[in-house]
Amino acid sequence: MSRYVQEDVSSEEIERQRALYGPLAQSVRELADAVIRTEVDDAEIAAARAGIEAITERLRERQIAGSYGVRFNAAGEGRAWGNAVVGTRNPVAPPLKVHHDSSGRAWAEFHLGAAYEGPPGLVHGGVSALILDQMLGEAAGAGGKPGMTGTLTLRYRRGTPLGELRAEAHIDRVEGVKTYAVGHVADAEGVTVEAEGVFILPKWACRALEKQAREQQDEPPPTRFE
Ligand SMILES: CCCCCCCCCC(=O)SCCNC(=O)CCNC(=O)[C@H](O)C(C)(C)COP(=O)(O)OP(=O)(O)OC[C@H]1O[C@@H](n2cnc3c(N)ncnc32)[C@H](O)[C@@H]1OP(=O)(O)O
Repeated sequence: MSRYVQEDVSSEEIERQRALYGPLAQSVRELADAVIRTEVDDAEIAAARAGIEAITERLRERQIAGSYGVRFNAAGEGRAWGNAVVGTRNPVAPPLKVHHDSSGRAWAEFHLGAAYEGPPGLVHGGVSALILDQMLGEAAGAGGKPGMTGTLTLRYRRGTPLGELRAEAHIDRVEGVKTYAVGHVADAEGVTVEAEGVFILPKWACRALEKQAREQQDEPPPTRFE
């Protein structure tokens, strides 16, 4: 089953849901941080666990089948709310709020806390790769050519400290269905990780976009999600 879902929901309803689920996911992020760092006594841990399990059971009473997917409404607004980097409803996502411009630039300022640790006090290298994969993909999408990551190459120049960070990406060049993007993560002292990657509009998506463009005549399909 495709996880690209067309839904008949208004912008107002999307905002209502964002205001409801965004803070829920944020509370769970706080919970993850608290679980890593708590020093309360054993009985408190046992009581907290029972409380958390009860809440999980309540939320499981009614669930969608499978993952959230990417949902579009008739206005072409896309919601990737389960996405591991930007997902509004995903407590695993930091989440990044990515800014774009139409020239294919994307940037975000964000905070990574204890849940993203690799080496002591430093961001896990896989987490940096996760973030840069998304950022380079966002740049490709901002330039009008969204795609799947074909190859992503990273250079870890120095450790990335946990805390306040910035990521940037832009399109280097476009060759047909392939968009080459570059980017980096930086702390206050400068760049810590550099990335380059190629994002490929898959054959199946080319066909789907051509069909959609024919149906919508000159109106371009959505190329950006939040
Ligand atoms: C606005 C959106 C914002 C969202 C950003 C999201 C960012 C996150 C993105 C991801 O995490 S995506 C998930 C990780 N990636 C994957 O799971 C991709 C898995 N691989 C595939 O689905 C296909 O292999 C792929 C779409 C990459 C290519 O399949 P196709 O059948 O469409 O391509 P094809 O084999 O016809 O090759 C087209 C061109 O791409 C080249 N190519 C194919 N695979 C490649 C590869 N892996 N690396 C580099 N180049 C590759 C291939 O050589 C060829 O070049 P030429 O046209 O010059 O001959």
